[in-house]
Amino acid sequence: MQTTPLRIGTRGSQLALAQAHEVRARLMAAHSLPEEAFEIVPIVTSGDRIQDRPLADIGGKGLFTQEIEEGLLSGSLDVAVHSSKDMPTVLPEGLDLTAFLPREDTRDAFIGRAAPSIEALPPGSKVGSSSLRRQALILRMRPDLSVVPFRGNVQSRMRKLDEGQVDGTILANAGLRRLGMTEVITDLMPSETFPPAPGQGAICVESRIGDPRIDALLQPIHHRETGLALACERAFLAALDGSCRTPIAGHAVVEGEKFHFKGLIITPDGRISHDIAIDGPAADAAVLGAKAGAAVREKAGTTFFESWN
Ligand SMILES: NCc1[nH]cc(CCC(=O)O)c1CC(=O)O
Repeated sequence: MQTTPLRIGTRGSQLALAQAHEVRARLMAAHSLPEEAFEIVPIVTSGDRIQDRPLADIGGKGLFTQEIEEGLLSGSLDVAVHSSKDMPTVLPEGLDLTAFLPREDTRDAFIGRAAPSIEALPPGSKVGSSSLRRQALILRMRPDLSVVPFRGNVQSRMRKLDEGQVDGTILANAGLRRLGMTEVITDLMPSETFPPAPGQGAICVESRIGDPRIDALLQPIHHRETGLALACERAFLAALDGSCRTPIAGHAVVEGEKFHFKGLIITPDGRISHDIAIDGPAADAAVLGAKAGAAVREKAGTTFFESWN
């Protein structure tokens, strides 16, 4: 057994720390190791420092992982824990998502003040969300609502709701569950009408490719079905977008040797959408995810992507 603790890199938010603690707990249980065998290392990323502009404008998802990935590559970290939803489809050379924990619920949750659900909001109400996918899906349901930018951690968002800055907001059920905050939820959005982002609800572990010691450590905590579902969803995303400027939903469910996937792209105003559903053998999840992405791209045509970018 190693003598120095295994260093687990993570962002410093409460949600990120909860995720890192969950990975540590699973590693401790899988290897009968004490807590001291692991060190959780919180890292402030560029994305955490820049709070006032939309993600897509400041350089996209990579800003939330850059400093952590530098730590993996330099050897100052052994593994990194992330929300899969936040991970770019292209990772730095030498790194990969090497383990996925069993997935949490993938649905979005509505937290309403003026009303308990999107449907019941008074005309013209304000919903806070900086997610293009959530904005588009909200406007598809209720074109009369206004969606306003809303960033920050869960606690600061709750304060803005209490202050009446917005009438409601949407957060991932998975994150609220991990924070023990599900009591704030006033409605759960059905996946059929409000499909989740690719990766939503899945915690992943990133590590150096070809590090047998780390691979052996992670192998027992890896959840096969979640890994295959994520391979499909990430391939779908990669085939459609790298910019974070296209609202994209995608959700794969793997059951034994079979899987099912539903994907959607939608204009930010919610008016035009193109969707796809596919079934297939679980082993083909990644290939079929890429195929689904190409098929949706074809259906939409280039004008779809040019209509607002
Ligand atoms: N971009 C922030 C982010 N990344 C992952 C989650 C939720 C947890 C998850 O999907 O696993 C959240 C917050 C949210 O969307 O409410």
